[in-house]
Amino acid sequence: MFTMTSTSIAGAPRAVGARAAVSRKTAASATTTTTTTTTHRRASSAAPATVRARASSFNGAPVMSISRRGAISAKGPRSRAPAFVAFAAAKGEYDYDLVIIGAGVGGHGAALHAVECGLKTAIIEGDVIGGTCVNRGCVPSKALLAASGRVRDMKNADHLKMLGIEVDDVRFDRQGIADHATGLATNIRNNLTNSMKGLGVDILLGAATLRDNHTISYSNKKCTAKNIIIATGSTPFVPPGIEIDGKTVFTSDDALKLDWIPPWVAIIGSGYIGLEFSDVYTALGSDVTFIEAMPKIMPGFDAEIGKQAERILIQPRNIDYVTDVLATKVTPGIPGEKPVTIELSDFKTREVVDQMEVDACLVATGRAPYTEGLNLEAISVETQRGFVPVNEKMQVLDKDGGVVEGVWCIGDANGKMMLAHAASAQGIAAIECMQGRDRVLNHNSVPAACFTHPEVSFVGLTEEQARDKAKEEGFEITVKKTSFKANSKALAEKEADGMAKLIYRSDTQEILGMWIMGLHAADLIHEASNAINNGMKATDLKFAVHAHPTLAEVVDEVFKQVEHA
Ligand SMILES: Cc1cc2nc3c(=O)[nH]c(=O)nc-3n(C[C@H](O)[C@H](O)[C@H](O)COP(=O)(O)OP(=O)(O)OC[C@H]3O[C@@H](n4cnc5c(N)ncnc54)[C@H](O)[C@@H]3O)c2cc1C
Ligand SMILES: NC(=O)c1ccc[n+]([C@@H]2O[C@H](COP(=O)([O-])OP(=O)(O)OC[C@H]3O[C@@H](n4cnc5c(N)ncnc54)[C@H](O)[C@@H]3O)[C@@H](O)[C@H]2O)c1
Repeated sequence: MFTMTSTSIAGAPRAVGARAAVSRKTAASATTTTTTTTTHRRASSAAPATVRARASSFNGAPVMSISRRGAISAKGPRSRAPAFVAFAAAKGEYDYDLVIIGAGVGGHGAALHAVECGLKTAIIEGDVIGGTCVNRGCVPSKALLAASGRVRDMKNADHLKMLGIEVDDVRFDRQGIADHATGLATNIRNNLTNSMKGLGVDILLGAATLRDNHTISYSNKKCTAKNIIIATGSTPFVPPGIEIDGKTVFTSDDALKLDWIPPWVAIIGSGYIGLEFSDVYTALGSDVTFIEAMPKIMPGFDAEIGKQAERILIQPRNIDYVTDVLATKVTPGIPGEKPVTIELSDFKTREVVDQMEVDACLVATGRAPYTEGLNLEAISVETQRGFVPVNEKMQVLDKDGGVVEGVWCIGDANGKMMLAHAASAQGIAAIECMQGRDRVLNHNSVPAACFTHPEVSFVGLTEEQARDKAKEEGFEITVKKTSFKANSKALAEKEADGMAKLIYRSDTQEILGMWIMGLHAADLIHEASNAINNGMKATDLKFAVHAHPTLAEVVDEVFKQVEHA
């Protein structure tokens, strides 16, 4: 550990806990710090797990019923392939009806649905099956959150005392937690692989390159397909000036390995990755400083939910933050010997305003689409900020905006919504459209969640976005809210912090958005997302019945407040 030589980023004194005995130098003059927010110091599927696919292989093997967890059972002869589809592969025109490039969750979801529809399908993977979500994303991060969440709970003596529990000497094994994350990733990767093999999806290994809109080469081999889905995902975006060494300055790829628990971690970016890792790190004893370019932390959240999140997830923890600043230069250190240095610049003027020294720095500044080596020029496609342009059916568009016949793009590579379940849902929608059933995905119905303790979830618009839309289009909105405070289940757990809000059009009762922050919020959002997907109105939810005592009664309480049309 290093010795503290200075105070806060914005020049305000920073209380230094034993764990934060790390030097933190204010390099730039105090006058240049006025644009930064004063630091706050502590007051003290995996992818969708059970999607089922029913299908048979082309050689008439029995129908398999496969969950994403990989349990496979024979179900008798298949009858689901729509009779009207004349399969190109069966007619010998192409090797496959469908070839998917990239075996992440998007590619996997598409493959399962393609087989269900009777398409002869291959998937080409250039690295490891499972892609980001399984190997470097959702799955290992949720394992870390689960284990570190338990540590936080068991160390919270006040909370445990309220439940009549006393626990002495809570210890954890860092490597044990890290192993849990890698073990889970391996397990789910195997399940994914087995589920595709079991259904008769050909798994081809190698980096794929497009030759034309029906031909792909990989590993010195070639295959043809009537349709091609690009599902090549994304990689961490690292802003210029930031040097990654994978040990002291790292992205989520390395952070997930939990090689060490730095006493003081600066996290650049307070989006999903930043927030979830702040939850893990603070539970395991680190101090965290957020560096955020936008005027407020958690800038993507509904403002009211953001305030709650700050009260519940930031203020009581060893977390402080600076906003309106960019990390413009980050130089790695040596653990225990040399600090990581971070140069901060004003977001608007780009003037250097400060410098800080920490033990480690997690760069969580978004993700960049991965299309390297695809040879998109062969199909006259120009990426837009790196993303593959698509229409609402996920058909790839060429540089003139025309549809490239037979080529589709789903998931992070098209940038519509960088979430695992969105990638998978886009894959399913693309396959439906391929077969003439125009089932386009309503992205407004796709829920999202941040798996902090407690969780934050939402679907649709923030209240601010809804108000802007209402103003623009000339309608009124209604917002109904409730808290977790009176919920029996939450009170039984002594975890009644949080709120839920529903936003809908006052005239048509169209549901515009729902936000939940509180215990198991990620599981509670689906009622609203399914309602949006099914075109239900807010009044349709009013009379739904929810079991007692459940957390679902929190959403019940909001729905009950909906005014009659
Ligand atoms: C730390 C972290 C946590 C996350 N947590 C969540 C979460 O809780 N919930 C959630 O919904 N989302 C989460 N995400 C986002 C989620 O992981 C992605 O949205 C999702 O993985 C995108 O899936 P995809 O199939 O589009 O791409 P990927 O999963 O990235 O898969 C793309 C695959 O294509 C392969 N590939 C690329 N190019 C080629 C080529 N030329 N030839 C052959 N193969 C190729 C790659 O090797 C890779 O396997 C998280 C992300 C991160 C980084
Ligand atoms: N629970 C989940 O669903 C989950 C979890 C993790 C990741 N993800 C996905 O992964 C993607 C990447 O996550 P993320 O958190 O990296 O991105 P993000 O887009 O959610 O947040 C990035 C944050 O970094 C800030 N930023 C960018 N450059 C900066 C700079 N130079 N200095 C300071 N701040 C800067 C941005 O203002 C933003 O607030 C997301 O799009 C998300 O969809 C989802």
